[in-house]
Amino acid sequence: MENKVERIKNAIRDVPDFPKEGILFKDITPVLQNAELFALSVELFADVLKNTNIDVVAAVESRGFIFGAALALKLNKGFVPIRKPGKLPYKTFKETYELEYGTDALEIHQDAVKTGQKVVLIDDLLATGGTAVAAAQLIERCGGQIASICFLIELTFLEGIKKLEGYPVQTLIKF
Ligand SMILES: O=P(O)(O)OC[C@H]1O[C@H](OP(=O)(O)OP(=O)(O)O)[C@H](O)[C@@H]1O
Ligand SMILES: Nc1ncnc2[nH]cnc12
Repeated sequence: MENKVERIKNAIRDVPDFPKEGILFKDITPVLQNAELFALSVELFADVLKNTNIDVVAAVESRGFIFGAALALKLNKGFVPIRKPGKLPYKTFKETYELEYGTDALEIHQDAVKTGQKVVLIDDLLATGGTAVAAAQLIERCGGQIASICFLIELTFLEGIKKLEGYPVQTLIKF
């Protein structure tokens, strides 16, 4: 497990001043373009969730979809997309939130999660935590229970984990 984490961590590329001056962007594309590392990262998610009872996997557009959809297939679960506004065609719930580099909003289909379903929420990265809180609230508004919130990367200095107090959170790679 340690070795897997280190191998993926070493492949994540730092891009200074993207998308704004002062932001050190953690670029996961080198992980994705390497078949072995991409598979390892999905395995890491599956490893930390092996004792968690899950009905469905949810993930946040757009980088979260990459890992969330792959994990859903691996676990043989359905997939729920949480999207940026105006993208989902049916009736939605909406939550607005703040980002490390701006504000945004997310939507979920009102019937995406059934009452009482246990949902694992996946995203690539935890920064300030605003995205994850909004996504978790959307799942709860549908009647779902958060079984776990999992991130490939946590930017610990931003302390986003504090916003997620009360939720079971697992982060695989810390910077
Ligand atoms: O913890 P937070 O401060 O809320 O930030 C984390 C979010 O920011 C990034 O997404 P972004 O909104 O940049 O969208 P993208 O996945 O479409 O690139 C990342 O993929 C997380 O979803
Ligand atoms: N520093 C960062 N790198 C990559 N994605 C991010 N999302 C929010 N902050 C980020």
